Amino acid sequence: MEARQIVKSFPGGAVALDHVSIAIERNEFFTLLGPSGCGKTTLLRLIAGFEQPTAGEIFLDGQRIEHLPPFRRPINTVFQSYALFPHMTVGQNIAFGLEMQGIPRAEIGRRVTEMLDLVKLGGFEGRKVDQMSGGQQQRVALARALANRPKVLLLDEPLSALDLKLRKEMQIELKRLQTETGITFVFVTHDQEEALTMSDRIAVMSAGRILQVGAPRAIYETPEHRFVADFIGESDFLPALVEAAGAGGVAYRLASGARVEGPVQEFNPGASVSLSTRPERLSLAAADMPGGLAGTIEALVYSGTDTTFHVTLDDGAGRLRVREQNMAGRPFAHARGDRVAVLVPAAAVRAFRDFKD
Ligand SMILES: Nc1ncnc2c1ncn2[C@@H]1O[C@H](COP(=O)(O)OP(=O)(O)OP(=O)(O)O)[C@@H](O)[C@H]1O
Repeated sequence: MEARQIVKSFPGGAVALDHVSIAIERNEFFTLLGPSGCGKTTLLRLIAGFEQPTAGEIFLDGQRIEHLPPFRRPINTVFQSYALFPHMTVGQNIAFGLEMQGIPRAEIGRRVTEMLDLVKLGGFEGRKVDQMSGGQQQRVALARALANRPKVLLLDEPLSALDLKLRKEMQIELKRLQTETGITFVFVTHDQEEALTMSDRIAVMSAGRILQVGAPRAIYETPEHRFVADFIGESDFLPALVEAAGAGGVAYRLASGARVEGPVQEFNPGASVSLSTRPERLSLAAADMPGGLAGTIEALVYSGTDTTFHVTLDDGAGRLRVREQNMAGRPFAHARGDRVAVLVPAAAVRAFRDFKD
């Protein structure tokens, strides 16, 4: 599935999509990730055919589809609200679309059983939908959407109505369904953890644009925009100047005069940048440790598996969070108010150009 240079503006002037292009592979679990209002749902609705693009083209298997009505596209959608018929049985809900297509009765019966087995609801065929839990209803909605074997399944925040535990279970379940059926899934979420754990690739969106497309690991480890570094996982930013840049890496100078080394990135000496680091990639050492950034622990947040130390660096260099795992039987080495050094390995540093516009 491919979208080329899609623009969508609404009456009144809101531009929901600003020249968006994506190419989604067959059998891929592809996620559109971004904050509320970035245009994810609009893009999904254009692919489904519920909206028309203002400009641009959409292709499926090389054929233009943007002029086709939704029911002529081999694409189904699962909504957050399930959109099931509450007074019908599970079986009737799944059979409904197949009947509309004129598929023979015996074949419909076979498919309903097959779909219920697929979503692990075998035996629930005669149950009324309104007598089922939220998680079960979501499985019925999935079974219904998969029953007519679409080429692409669109999923618009399908798990957001479920509680955390059920959501985690359904994340694994959805991934399994996608692998078993071989159908291309296009999944919309604003939950970055959900995107990282389920997707083959993620497109990160902001304000109607796609900022970066890549595998979860590439998005997390090598964000190409400050927004992406900030939105996915946790990042802290320090203002810095590029001192030297070469084949061996980049040397940065913080506001305090302290020096930090980072991996190779294309910068000119003198450039003003934001250095970003992730809490779990840093560590704490004794205050006089050479090469560390000296500072004071302002706060510490215990969360069971680990503890996050909020460190204010000396001489106005900024603030960093450092996360350390809590080892069994090992007491905290640091307390609030302690003087420490933050160790910043070069591989943990990524810098973004500061734009002054
Ligand atoms: N029918 C419409 N008329 C006017 N503006 C709209 C319409 N639908 C969406 N918009 C605007 O387009 C932008 C993108 O909306 P969209 O629903 O695609 O965002 P989203 O990323 O899916 O957000 P959310 O996660 O909150 O659903 C928003 O600014 C929204 O206000």
